[in-house]
Amino acid sequence: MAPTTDVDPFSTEVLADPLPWQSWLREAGPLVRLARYDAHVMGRYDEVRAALADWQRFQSAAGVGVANFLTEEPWRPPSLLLEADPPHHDAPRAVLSRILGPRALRRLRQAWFADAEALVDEVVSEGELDAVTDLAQVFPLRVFPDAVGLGERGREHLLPYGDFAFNAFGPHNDLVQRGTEGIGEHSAWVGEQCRRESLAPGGFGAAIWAAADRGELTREQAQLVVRSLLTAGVDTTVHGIGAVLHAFATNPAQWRRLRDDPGSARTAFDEAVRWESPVQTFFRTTTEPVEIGGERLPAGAKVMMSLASANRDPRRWHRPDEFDSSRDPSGHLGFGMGIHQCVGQHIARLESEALLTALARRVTDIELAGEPVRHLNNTLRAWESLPIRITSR
Ligand code: HEM
Ligand SMILES: O=C(O)c1ccc(C2CC2)cc1
Repeated sequence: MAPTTDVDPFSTEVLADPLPWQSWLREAGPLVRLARYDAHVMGRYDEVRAALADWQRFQSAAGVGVANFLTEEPWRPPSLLLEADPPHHDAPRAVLSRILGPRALRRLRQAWFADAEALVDEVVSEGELDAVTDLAQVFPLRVFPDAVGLGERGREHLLPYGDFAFNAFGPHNDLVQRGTEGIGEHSAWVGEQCRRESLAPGGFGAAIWAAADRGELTREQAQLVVRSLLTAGVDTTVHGIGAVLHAFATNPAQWRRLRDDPGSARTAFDEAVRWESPVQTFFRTTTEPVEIGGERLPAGAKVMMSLASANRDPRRWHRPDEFDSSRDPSGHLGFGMGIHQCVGQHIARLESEALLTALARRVTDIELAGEPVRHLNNTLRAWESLPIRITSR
């Protein structure tokens, strides 16, 4: 029988500092029953990785949050990627994989590196700044909406829309309740941006609609695939960049290592995604009876996958609680694993590489200049504020 816990993984206490809970979870066993939710949870690397790779027995179509779409109405029409399984998942995934693939990255690289240089030139003379509001939020919101092909107006809806979406994977707690007032307006703006007429030629959005013109997607699918980009593509990179900047500000020797070897920026970002896991958890639902760690789960069982706990499992990682930019972080679960593994991960890596490279060229030292403040979310691990002091060349 799997151990049972009365801990609420979505409580303020756990969201503010999830590490003790994750450590307990890993030691309690391969599978633990969550008494507060009709669900189980996995926190060890091998079991989480195996379940993520096993889409046939651990489906996403019933929703990847607490809510079971087979019995509850989702807050918005389900995603055609995140909340779908093959065969329905296939075409939207194939379209987005190609659009966000190597050709797009080559096209964007030079412009994004130049944009990052310009932003760093703007802020670096400040000496003291907030790495979240002056860098981690500014750079993705400067480059990603342009790459999608959005107009200039209303971009302030993007972060709160994504924040609500990530909260909505959790229970209807205060975090969801507080977002409910504004989500109607944010959703209306996002929905408008998904229309063909709203999207500039040459962007990711127009490319999705061109796929519909070729018959690879229906018009309804095209709108929802654009919505996927706007939901998944902003808050994640903001908090991923916040994580890597916090990691370097609290590990000065590793900043010096990056300065000496700017080419290590990409690996450092992946190590920060492993260490912090900006996306902490996702659920799956069993499609048949499944046995895990001697416990038999029936079909239709909700199982939480703690990516964050798996990313710090000492069974898989040497000194897992250390941010070590010299380690090989490959195999981390911060971008997921299997058929749903993040289709935008290379976009995220390019955004981070551009900003870190520009900073490494100009900033000799980076350190905390005040107490960082957490931004709580049911799914995201994030900073609200990250005061830093930088010394520039
Ligand atoms: C640091 C940044 C990011 C992190 C940590 C992250 C994390 C993840 C994770 C963990 C998944 C798997 C979800 C699951 O298995 O249920 C995922 C899927 C996805 N991500 Fe990312 N992501 C990031 C950036 C992006 C960006 C920039 C985009 C868009 C350009 C994006 C678009 C998507 C989409 C559409 C999916 C669903 C893929 C599918 O179900 O086939 N993500 N992401
Ligand atoms: O397709 C979507 O709407 C979508 C929403 C959120 C994500 C999280 C995992 C980054 C991914 C996809």
